[in-house]
Amino acid sequence: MNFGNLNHGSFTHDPYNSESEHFTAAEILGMETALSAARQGVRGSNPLVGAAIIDADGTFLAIGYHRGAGTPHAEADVINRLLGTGVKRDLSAATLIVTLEPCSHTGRTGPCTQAILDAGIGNVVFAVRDPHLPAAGGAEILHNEGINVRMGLLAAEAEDLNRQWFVAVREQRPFITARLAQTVDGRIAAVDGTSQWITSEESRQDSHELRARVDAIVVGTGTVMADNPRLTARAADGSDAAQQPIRVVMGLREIPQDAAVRGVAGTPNIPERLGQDDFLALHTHDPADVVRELHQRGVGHLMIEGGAKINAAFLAQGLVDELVVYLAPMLLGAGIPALTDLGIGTLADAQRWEWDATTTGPVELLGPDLKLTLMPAKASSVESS
Ligand SMILES: NC(=O)C1=CN([C@@H]2O[C@H](COP(=O)(O)OP(=O)(O)OC[C@H]3O[C@@H](n4cnc5c(N)ncnc54)[C@H](OP(=O)(O)O)[C@@H]3O)[C@@H](O)[C@H]2O)C=CC1
Ligand SMILES: Nc1c(N[C@@H]2O[C@H](COP(=O)(O)O)[C@@H](O)[C@H]2O)[nH]c(=O)[nH]c1=O
Repeated sequence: MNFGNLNHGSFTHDPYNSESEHFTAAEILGMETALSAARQGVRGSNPLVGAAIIDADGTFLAIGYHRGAGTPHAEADVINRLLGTGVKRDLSAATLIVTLEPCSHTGRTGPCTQAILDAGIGNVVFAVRDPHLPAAGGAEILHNEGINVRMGLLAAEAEDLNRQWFVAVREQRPFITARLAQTVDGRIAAVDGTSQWITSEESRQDSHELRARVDAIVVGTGTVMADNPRLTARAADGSDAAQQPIRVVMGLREIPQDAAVRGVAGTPNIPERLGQDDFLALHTHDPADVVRELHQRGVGHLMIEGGAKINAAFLAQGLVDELVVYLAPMLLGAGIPALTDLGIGTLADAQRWEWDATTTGPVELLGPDLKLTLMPAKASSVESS
C-alpha cells in the first residue's frame, strides 16, 4: 500500500478505505469489540480509543482501551494486558485492531508505534486516521518497518464515536464540557443568588473528580462575585487533589484581590505551559477569545462551570462538545436559570442534543441526584427530526 499521498490534516476519508481492503470476519468482530471497549473510557482532550489483539486463527488474545489523558493509550493497554506478565511470545502472525491510527509521538505517554514494534506484532488494522498533527503518521512508520497495515474498517462508526473530538481538533480548540448543577425546573441559583448547595455531596464529589481531569475551568465574573468560589479540585476529605485545572474568570470587571479563586491551588494539569500561575482573568465577553487563548496555553480539555450568562454564551456559539447536568430533586420556581437567552425564537430552531452512552451511560444516580451526560445531536438526526 502507498501511504505517500495522504493528507493528515484532512477530515475527508482516505482514498484507501474499507472498500479497497479485505477484512476477515474475525477482524470485523475485533473492531466491533474494540469500539465497545473504547466506550468505557472518558471523554476529554483525548479521544475514546479501543483495541484488540487477535491470533492468526481469529482467537482473541486481549482487549484494551484508553482511560483518559495521561493514561496508557489503547494499543499500550492491550499489549500490556497480553505481555504484562513478561512472557515473550511470537506475535508476528497476530493482528492488532484499533479504532484510531496508532500515534507516532511522545505526548503524556510514549509512541504507540514503538510499543507495537517492540511487541513484534506483524499486522495492524485501524479504523480512522488520527487528525491530531503531532500524533499523525503512525501508519507510515509501521508500514515502513514492514508491518502489514490496513485501515478503514468500521471507519464511520469510529468517526461517530469521537465526532465532537474530531470537531475540536479541526477547529484547533480544546474539547469543551459544560457542567450544570441545577434544580428539576432548571435553576442554578435562587432569586437572591444563593446556590450552595443545590446538588448532593455525591454529585459535588463527582464534580470535583471532573475538575481534576480537565485542564482549565471557566466561570464568569458574576459567579465570582456571587459565590467567591475556589474552583479547585478537592478530595472527599476537603484536601486538594494532586492535579488542578487552570482557573479562568471571564468578564470585564476586576477580580477582587482577596477573591478565593486567586489562592494557590497546587499542581496545574499542564504545568510546563503555565508555570506556577494557575489563575487567569480574561477581559472579554467572547467565548472564542477564551478558547483561542487557552488552546495556545496547551489546554486540551476545558470545562465551563457557569453561571447562566457564560453557559449561554458558549452554547450559542456551538462551543460545547459535552453537557454534564447534575439534576437535583428540588424546585425553585424562580431564580437564576441554567442559561440565559440562546437567541432561539421558535421550536424548530431548538438546539438538539442526544444522550451519550459511554462508561457510565447517559444517566447515573448520585445520591438523590441524577447525572445526565449529553452530546450535540448528529447533523443527520437533526435534519430528519
Ligand atoms: N449551580 C451551578 O451550577 C452554578 C450556579 N451559579 C450561580 O449563577 C449565578 C451567576 O450567574 P451569572 O450572573 O449569569 O454569572 P456569570 O458567571 O455567567 O457571569 C456573568 C458576567 O460575566 C461577564 N461576561 C463575560 N462574558 C459574558 C458574555 N458573553 N455575556 C454576558 N456577560 C459576560 C459579565 O460581567 P462583566 O461586566 O464583568 O463583563 C457578566 O455580568 C450565581 O448566583 C451563582 O451562584 C454559578 C455557577 C454554577
Ligand atoms: N451551586 C452548586 C455548584 N456551584 C458551583 O460551584 C462553585 C463553588 O466552587 P468551590 O468554591 O470550589 O466549592 C460555584 O461558584 C459554582 O461554580 N456546584 C455544584 O456542584 N452544586 C451546586 O449546587
